[in-house]
Amino acid sequence: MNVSHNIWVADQASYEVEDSATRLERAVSELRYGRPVILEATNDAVAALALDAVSPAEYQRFARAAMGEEVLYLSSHRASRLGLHSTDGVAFAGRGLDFAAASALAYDRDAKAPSAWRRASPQMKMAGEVAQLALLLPAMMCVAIPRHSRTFDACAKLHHMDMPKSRRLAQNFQVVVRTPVPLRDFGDCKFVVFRGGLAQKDQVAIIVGNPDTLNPVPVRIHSSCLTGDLCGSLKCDCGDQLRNGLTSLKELGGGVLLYLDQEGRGTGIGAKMRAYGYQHDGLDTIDADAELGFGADERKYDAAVAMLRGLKVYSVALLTNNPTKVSALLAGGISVNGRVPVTGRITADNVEYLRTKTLRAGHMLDIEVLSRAAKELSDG
Ligand SMILES: Nc1nc2c(ncn2[C@@H]2O[C@H](COP(=O)(O)OP(=O)(O)OP(=O)(O)O)[C@@H](O)[C@H]2O)c(=O)[nH]1
Ligand SMILES: [Zn+2]
Repeated sequence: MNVSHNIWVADQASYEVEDSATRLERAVSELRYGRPVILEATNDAVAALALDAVSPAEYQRFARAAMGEEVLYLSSHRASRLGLHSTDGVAFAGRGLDFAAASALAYDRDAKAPSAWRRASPQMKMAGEVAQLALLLPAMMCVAIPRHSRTFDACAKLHHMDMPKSRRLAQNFQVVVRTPVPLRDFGDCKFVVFRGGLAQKDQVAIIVGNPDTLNPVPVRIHSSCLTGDLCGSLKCDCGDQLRNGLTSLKELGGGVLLYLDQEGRGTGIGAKMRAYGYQHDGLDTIDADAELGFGADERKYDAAVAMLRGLKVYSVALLTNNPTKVSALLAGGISVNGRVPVTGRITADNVEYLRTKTLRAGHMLDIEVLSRAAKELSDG
């Protein structure tokens, strides 16, 4: 098995490891460790540091290296929560912003934006995208590197074409292992572990029974939810959907559940828990994510498409209420020959979450039922 698609023997003596995906994965890792990375374009270069991954001392060190020329980049989603509108995101002068002030501007609810700001450059926007791949908030300290400066020479470098070039590897997955696991409520299942994508993560397909791949296969694509799936959190419907989905696959004569490592709609457990803090203050899930700089749904489904292909499943009946999952499979060349709704219990804690999914994210849930339930729950 060869899962190291980006490392190959260039000659007898050495490994060649310099390619777009390798540079991207190194940059992701560097940001997580609180080190700056360089984003190179044809004529200029920017050094970027993830605010979410540094201490005040590291922040100061970057500001000193940038000689006061640094800016704070915030995504378009965060900008609009601050009342500023720019599809590329915004940049504020870093001079005079200490760590606490920059952090407040990046994700505090009641922050006020300075009146002076400019539209972010493509490199700043890309820096935010790299931070998101690193499961960090897209809030970056950035500085243009003067032409002859050697200050940031030791930092990992990323070319502006590395991101688009790497995307094609997002569907590069290989099977690591396939093994039977009997499940108490769902009978004989097989777990198939795939490895790959941009971050070489392991993703799991659970095959329930013996699905017939000559006909549309019942498939549930489920994004991980540690709080709901594992701990029975009442704030969402994920745990119920996971179990009800597996039950439906069994009742439908067999099918596949893809369990995707996409906590918090792709933002990661840290951001999701931060967003919960804002939800406790009354924001809905989408606005809470936007406060942190994220869009309504940051998930990608390249892994799902690759895993279905790897299992030779080209035609599915999809168990979901989420139209984005249907369109993502269609875009990936998988036929969707039917949709089966998957629901969970409506509780006082999750009813607003479900209403937001329906009203703001277009999920195909019955809004009448939800509104009635919300009223009954509030009437006691
Ligand atoms: N950011 C954020 N993510 C959440 C919140 N509650 C649940 N999630 C995440 O939402 C995702 C839900 O996944 P799914 O149940 O597969 O997807 P869905 O979009 O509800 O679509 P279907 O269940 O297929 O109808 C998981 O990644 C959860 O971790 C929340 O309050 N904020
Ligand atoms: Zn959940």
